[in-house]
Amino acid sequence: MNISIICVGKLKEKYLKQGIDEYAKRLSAYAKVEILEVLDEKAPEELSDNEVELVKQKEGERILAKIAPDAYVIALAIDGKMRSSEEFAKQIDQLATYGRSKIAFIIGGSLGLSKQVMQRADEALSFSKMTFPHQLMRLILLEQIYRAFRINRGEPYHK
Ligand SMILES: C[S@@+](CC[C@H](N)C(=O)[O-])C[C@H]1O[C@@H](n2cnc3c(N)ncnc32)[C@H](O)[C@@H]1O
Repeated sequence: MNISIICVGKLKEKYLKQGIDEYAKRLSAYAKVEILEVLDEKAPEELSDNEVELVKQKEGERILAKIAPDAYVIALAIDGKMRSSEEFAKQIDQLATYGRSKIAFIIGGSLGLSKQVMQRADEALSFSKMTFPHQLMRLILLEQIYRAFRINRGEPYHK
């Protein structure tokens, strides 16, 4: 299985980088994983609604350019569908069974994802109603993908 995680901006925090590298290494036993970073759009703190849309659109174009045409796209979004870890594991297993071996997960920048990216997505996945920083989201997502493979293989994992 080929898994791409497409995210906005360069990872800055060392402690997150260490965690992400660790889970990427663990996951490499189960799947080919690549983390693709796209440039974030520099923007001031105060933005009008139009300016917010413009930032999301520009970042969105860069994200769309990274998605393989045959990838099953899962966009991470607060208002997306919530799943248990077991349901998520089953979904990954089913995608593989039906020949969808390329999955692209998309994590938005600090302002979120553009309409165009959401339209390309096959589904929107929520990790809760809370807002997580996008860089931390990478680590949480990698851990859940790793957990999913462990569940699917019937291997022990911390409950
Ligand atoms: C700081 S959040 C963006 C917040 C923005 N106001 C929004 O509503 O999308 C950055 C990115 O992290 C991801 N994210 C943050 N919290 C999430 C959650 N609870 N579930 C799923 N994705 C989340 C999403 O991809 C989001 O675009």
